[in-house]
Amino acid sequence: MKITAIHEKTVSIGAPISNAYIDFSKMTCSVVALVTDVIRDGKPVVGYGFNSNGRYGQGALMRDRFLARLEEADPESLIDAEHDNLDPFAIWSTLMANEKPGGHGERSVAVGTIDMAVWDAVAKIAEVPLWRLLADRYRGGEADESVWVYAAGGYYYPGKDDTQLKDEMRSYLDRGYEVVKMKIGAVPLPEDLRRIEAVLDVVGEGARLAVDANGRFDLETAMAYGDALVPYGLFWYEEAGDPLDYLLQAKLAERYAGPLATGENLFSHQDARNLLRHGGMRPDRDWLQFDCALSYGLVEYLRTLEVLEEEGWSARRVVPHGGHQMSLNIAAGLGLGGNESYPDVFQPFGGFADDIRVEKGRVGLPQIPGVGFEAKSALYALMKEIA
Ligand SMILES: O=C([O-])CC(=O)C(=O)O
Ligand SMILES: [Mg+2]
Repeated sequence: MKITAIHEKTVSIGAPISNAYIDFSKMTCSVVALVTDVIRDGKPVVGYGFNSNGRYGQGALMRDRFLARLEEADPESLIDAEHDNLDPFAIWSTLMANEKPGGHGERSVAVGTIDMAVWDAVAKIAEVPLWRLLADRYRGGEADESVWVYAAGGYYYPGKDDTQLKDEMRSYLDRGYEVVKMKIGAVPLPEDLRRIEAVLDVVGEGARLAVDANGRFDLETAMAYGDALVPYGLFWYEEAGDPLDYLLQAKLAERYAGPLATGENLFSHQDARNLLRHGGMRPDRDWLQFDCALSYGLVEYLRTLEVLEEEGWSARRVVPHGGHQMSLNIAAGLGLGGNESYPDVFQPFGGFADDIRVEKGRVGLPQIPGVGFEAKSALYALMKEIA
């Protein structure tokens, strides 16, 4: 059993939308196809992966370092003899050979993308959905039959007014979501409060609305927003300040009584541990949003989940960023709290399998082997071309 080829391509996921920190007009993402010599249904098994929005395509890092290391490795060293399959942990160690600790930067995105393709291939070789494989290997066979999801959107874009924002949010409710998320922080506080109140008009109550500042605020602004937001009783207040400013997060948590969320820009189990040690996050109400596709993949995610347990956190407090099917599988297989969803943006990478409907804010999972990409036709068409 061996990997016979790995193809990668950078594709555009550009859109004329902005959060408080960046616009997505030139956003790209890497897609990887990992071809094996294992035959299932008369064809070689191919595993697919891509990176989450927010970081750009990783082709250069993959070509320069990571894919070369895999190609040079002895194929025998990448096999999991116990399961007669590829070994994601051995592959991860090969990818990360001669990489120093710390400074996780963009390499965690390159590795996370390849790791997704590896797990997709592993589940296809085992002929089970990835969520089932994870539940069997790590949770005594117990899998969640459905996963809570929320609809993320509410971006800023030129010409968008409150009517369009409200229409967008109403359409998420019409599609079965119960909680929606909108961006804040790109306009002055009074304007954001007006936008928030417009959305509350549609969703009915603060408990159905999360807001995301994308790390824009200094401490003073984070506090001013917090004071203004607290009466709404929002679902969560996300990434108020810089993702690595744990003191800001801790001071905000002392003052803001409602739920806070952060973690999408922490890319390793060490960074996650620092957040839990120093960021004042409260395990009884706050939310963690680490995204495997940005943070060295599922191999590293398993370490992050161990850190959580050591620090007294339940995996149910984790709702990953990224709105992709990989995290959906992890959520169902490993018992996370839910998953993000982008019903309209970042297509075809956002959203779920074609025949999966959101009902009362929850989605089921595809029953096909692997992550389920083949059940999302627009995405699979693009992936197949790369393979
Ligand atoms: O960068 C973005 O706009 C995406 C993001 O924060 C999220 O989905 O939470
Ligand atoms: Mg966010």
